[in-house]
Amino acid sequence: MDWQLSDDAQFLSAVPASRLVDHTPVPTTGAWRPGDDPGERRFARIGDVEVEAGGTIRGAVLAYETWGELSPARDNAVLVLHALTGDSHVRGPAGSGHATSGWWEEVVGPGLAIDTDRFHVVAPNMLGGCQGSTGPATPAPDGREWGSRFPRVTVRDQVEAQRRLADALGIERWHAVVGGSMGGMHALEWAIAHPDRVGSTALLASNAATSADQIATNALQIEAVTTDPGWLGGDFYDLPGHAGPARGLALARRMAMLGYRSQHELNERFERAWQSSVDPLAGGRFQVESYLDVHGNRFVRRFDAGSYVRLVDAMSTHDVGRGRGGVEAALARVSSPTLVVGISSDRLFPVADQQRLAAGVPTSVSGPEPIVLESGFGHDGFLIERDRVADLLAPLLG
Ligand SMILES: CC(=O)SCCNC(=O)CCNC(=O)[C@H](O)C(C)(C)COP(=O)(O)OP(=O)(O)OC[C@H]1O[C@@H](n2cnc3c(N)ncnc32)[C@H](O)[C@@H]1OP(=O)(O)O
Ligand SMILES: N[C@@H](CCO)C(=O)O
Repeated sequence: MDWQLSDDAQFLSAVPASRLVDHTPVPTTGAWRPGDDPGERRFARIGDVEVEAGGTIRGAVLAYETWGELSPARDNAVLVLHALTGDSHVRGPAGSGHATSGWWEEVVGPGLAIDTDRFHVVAPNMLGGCQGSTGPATPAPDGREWGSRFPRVTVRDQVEAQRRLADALGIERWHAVVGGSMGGMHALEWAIAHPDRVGSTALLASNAATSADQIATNALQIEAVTTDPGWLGGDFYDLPGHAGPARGLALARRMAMLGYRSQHELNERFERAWQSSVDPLAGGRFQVESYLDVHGNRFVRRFDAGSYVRLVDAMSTHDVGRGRGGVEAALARVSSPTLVVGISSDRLFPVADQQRLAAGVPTSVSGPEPIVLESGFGHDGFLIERDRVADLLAPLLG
């Protein structure tokens, strides 16, 4: 059956690709000051970033949000790192002007596990992203979007950008660094590359080195985007009437959703149900197809295809052992108490990945085995089972 265009996707043809990303002008940035609005997005100029694979991102900027007061000793800061297509909007506090709620409302906030009455929470949007940080859709110094000129970035480059943000904010040492999925890759890289700057670490549904199985699914998604005729080699921005590789990006998201949710959940939730009264054999659709369409189409409206390709590629090249004598040698460098959590039904980052982490990190708080969250929601469990994730994080944060 042909790909179904929902009303959402038809609307897209009228939206120039560059409008899908955030081009908020960059205001002057300084360290946090008492009275700064919680949850107000701010921007740090982090200078020219020379990336591992070669190339320089000139005049890079990281967008970030903060909640809670930074103590006079600057020793209560917690770094919260988002996953592949997340952003800095961890929560949407009353009075901040945000219409939408954040992705970890039940985890970060007053009196919650990451208690904003006690901690100063910093959440950046990763380098290469499209929610305020410099990425392919951002204008380069010459005023044109970076597009295909935006270099390949790695998890290490992204952590280097975060290190510069920490310096800009005057935070010498994080009380904790917390991340899920790709955010967990960043958290682990912090603990390995900057052990003296990390008080404790939480790695949720993450890994030490991306496996062949994960690289394979990433490669197919990149191919789905870059073989869309609208990709134009990555230089599809601001062309009149051109929506960019919307169909390829939606297809990539639909593929990705299969890894984010478990077989059991999809089977239980949708069974073989039809989306309408029309039998799929007679041209109707199964409910699960409609579900994937909705998520694919929605995604295209909020995410830049150029960023997607660069960030998925960054996940594929993730290997903490590169140049460090292998994964186990790198994990042995971690010296902060580290919480390793896997999700029982995760088919994308299976529990074996977290077993390798827990076995290799000498300071794993659960010893050589990870904590396994029994959940049917699959990989996205760390975004869905928020109360249970909060219960696991609370002891680590003290
Ligand atoms: C740290 C970070 O990564 S932050 C970024 C994470 N966020 C994202 O990835 C955004 C995309 N969203 C998601 O992936 C998910 O919504 C999650 C993981 C955040 C939460 O999952 P859930 O609450 O279980 O949402 P779920 O995947 O079931 O989707 C629900 C939507 O599917 C729709 N849906 C369900 N069945 C169907 C169907 N048969 N046909 C069409 N749509 C359907 C529902 O109507 C609902 O839409 P609504 O949001 O307008 O109410
Ligand atoms: N739903 C998450 C899963 C990746 O870990 C995201 O898109 O960021």
